[in-house]
Amino acid sequence: MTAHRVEMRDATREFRDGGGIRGVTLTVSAGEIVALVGLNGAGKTTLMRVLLGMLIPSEGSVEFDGVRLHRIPAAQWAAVGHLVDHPLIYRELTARQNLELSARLYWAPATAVARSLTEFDLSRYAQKRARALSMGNRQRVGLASALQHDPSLIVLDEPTNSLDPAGVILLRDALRRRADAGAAVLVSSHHLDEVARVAHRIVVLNDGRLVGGLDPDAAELERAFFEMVRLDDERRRP
Ligand SMILES: Nc1ncnc2c1ncn2[C@@H]1O[C@H](COP(=O)(O)OP(=O)(O)OP(=O)(O)O)[C@@H](O)[C@H]1O
Repeated sequence: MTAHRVEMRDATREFRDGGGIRGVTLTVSAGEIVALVGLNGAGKTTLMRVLLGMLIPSEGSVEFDGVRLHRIPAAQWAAVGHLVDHPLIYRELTARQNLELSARLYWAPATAVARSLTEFDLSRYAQKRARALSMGNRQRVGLASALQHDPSLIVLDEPTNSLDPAGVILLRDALRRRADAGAAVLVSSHHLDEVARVAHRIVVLNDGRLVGGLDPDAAELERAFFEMVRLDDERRRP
């Protein structure tokens, strides 16, 4: 796996109503799992969409291995795996057909589909149409699609949404394996305890700005998070 790093500098993308992100600087390096946490509306999804080029920053820049995002050759996108918003799934196709399609899109080897069905414990649903799957199993298919080509940059927005505890563990192992092999991973979550089990670093986003980091091994993580957010809110209050 070729090691990649993604770097966001002073990125700003505000919306008319005042939401968005402001002046965010963040680097995710090869081999590390960074968790992005923040309250509802803090800007996590917006940050990820800017990082992936789905939204153009109004200020600042995003670089992939030192190259500005819009200059990256199409082939390099095959090294990216992402799931932001909803899993990209065709409801009329079976789980296996969905995986075969995304394997072709991302130039994954022919063996990838069988491997990812096993990795996300989906083999028994392989022939089932996506529309007939439970939400959690659809999420598993979405995650398998995003990861089966072994991307070296992984961006997942609240990936444990609708997963059962077994799915959470499968995902955690899948991310660890890939980071150990050199992937750079950015994952957002509301569940601090859960991300603390997998992340090397936790960064806190509040009202569109990065306001600090948390040590995943620290005790009382939730308390530290709320304190950081409270202090930031207080600091900005007129
Ligand atoms: N397309 C858009 N147009 C206008 N405002 C938007 C748009 N997308 C997001 N926002 C606003 O930007 C802010 C950040 O939203 P975002 O979805 O990035 O937050 P989030 O941290 O992912 O929240 P959640 O945890 O609820 O998913 C919110 O105030 C939201 O209403």
